[in-house]
Amino acid sequence: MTILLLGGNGQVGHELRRSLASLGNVVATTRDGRLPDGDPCEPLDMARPDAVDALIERISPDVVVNAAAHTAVDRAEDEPDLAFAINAEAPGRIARACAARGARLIHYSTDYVFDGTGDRPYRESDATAPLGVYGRSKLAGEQAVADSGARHLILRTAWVYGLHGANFLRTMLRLGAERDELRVVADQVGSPTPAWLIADVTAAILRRGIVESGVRHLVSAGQTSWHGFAEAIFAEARAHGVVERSPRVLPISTAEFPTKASRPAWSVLDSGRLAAEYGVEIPYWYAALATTFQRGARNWGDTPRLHPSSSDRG
Ligand SMILES: NC(=O)C1=CN([C@@H]2O[C@H](COP(=O)(O)OP(=O)(O)OC[C@H]3O[C@@H](n4cnc5c(N)ncnc54)[C@H](OP(=O)(O)O)[C@@H]3O)[C@@H](O)[C@H]2O)C=CC1
Ligand SMILES: Cc1cn([C@H]2C[C@H](O)[C@@H](COP(=O)(O)OP(=O)(O)O[C@H]3O[C@@H](C)C(=O)[C@@H](O)[C@H]3O)O2)c(=O)[nH]c1=O
Repeated sequence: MTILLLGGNGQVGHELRRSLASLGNVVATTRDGRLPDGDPCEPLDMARPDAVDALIERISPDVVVNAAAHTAVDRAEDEPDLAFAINAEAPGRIARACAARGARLIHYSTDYVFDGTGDRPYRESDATAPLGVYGRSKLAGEQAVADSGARHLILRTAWVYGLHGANFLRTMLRLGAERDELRVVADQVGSPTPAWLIADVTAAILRRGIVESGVRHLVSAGQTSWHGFAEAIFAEARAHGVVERSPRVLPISTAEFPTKASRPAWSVLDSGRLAAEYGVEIPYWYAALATTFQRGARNWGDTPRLHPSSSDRG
C-alpha cells in the first residue's frame, strides 16, 4: 500500500510517520521538502492548491492522509485567504483527486467548528457554528471533502499536543521556565489529545479499512480546562524529571486573556461512535498525558524552552 502523508512534519504528521510505517510505503511531504533529520521528502506548498493534483498523479497513492493545515488560530484572523487556501481549497482538491483515482482519504478537523455553547460532549450530528476564521476554514474543508465523492474519514480532534511541534504543553513548559507565575484561562473546557493517539488510531482505522465515509470525533476521554491542563502538565513534568520546579498557575477568565480569535468555551467531543465502529480504546486525558511523558522521557532535554510559542504557528 502506498500512503501519501501531507504535512509530515507537523505534530500529528510526525507521529503518523511512525505509526503508518508498518502499513506500507509512506511518502511524506513538507513545505520545504526536508524532514527534521535532513532527509529529503516531497516538497508541497498547500497555499498553491493546484500543486496537489500533479503530486497525487505522480505518487499514485492508495491512501492520502492530510495532516497539513494552517493552525495559527489568531493569525488566521489576519490572513483568511491563506487559511482558506490551505484548510479548505487544498483539501477539496486533494479529495477530488482521490475520488478520481479511487484512493481513500483521511483528513483532520477541529472542535473549533463548534461555537462552544453545548452542555454535553458534541456528537458528529450536532450543528456547527465556528467563531473564527480558522474554524470556518476547517469547516469549509470538511464540506469540500464530503462533497468530493472520495471514500474518506474526517477525524475531528481537539487540543492536540505532543513532544514535537508547537502546542500548549510546550508553550507552558517554555513560559514556566521563564516566569514564577502563569495566568491561564479556566473557563474554556476541552479534552487534551496527544498526537500519538491520533496517529495510532489513524493506523488502526487504515488497517481495518474505512467502514463508512463521514465525520468522526476523536479526542481523549474526560475533560478539563486549559488551567487544569496546565497544572497537570507541570505535575507530570515534575514527576518525570522534565522540570525541577513549577510556576504558580493562576486560574483566570477568558475576558482576562484577550486574544484576536474567540475560542469556544465548551470544546468536549464525544468519541463514542468512532470507538465502537473501529474497536479502539480511548484513554482518559490525564493518563494520556502521563503516557506522553513516559514515551518521551529520553527526548526532552531542554528543547521545550527553545520552541516558538503556539501563537507563532502557521
Ligand atoms: N493543533 C491542534 O490543537 C489541533 C489540530 N487539529 C487538526 O489536526 C491536523 C494536524 O494538526 P497539527 O499536527 O497540530 O498541526 P501543526 O501546526 O503541528 O502542523 C501543521 C502542518 O501543516 C503544514 N503546513 C502549514 N502550512 C502549509 C502550507 N502552506 N503548505 C504545506 N504544508 C503546510 C506544516 O508544514 P511545515 O512543517 O512543512 O511548515 C505542518 O507540518 C490539522 O488538520 C489541524 O487542523 C484539530 C484540532 C486541534
Ligand atoms: C499561552 C497562554 C494561553 N492561554 C489561553 C489562550 C487560549 O484561550 C488557550 C489555548 O491557547 P493556545 O493559543 O495555545 O491554543 P489554541 O491555538 O487556541 O489551540 C487550538 O488550536 C487549534 C489548532 C485547534 O484546533 C484547537 O483544538 C485548539 O487546540 O489558553 C492562557 O490563558 N494563558 C497563557 O499563558
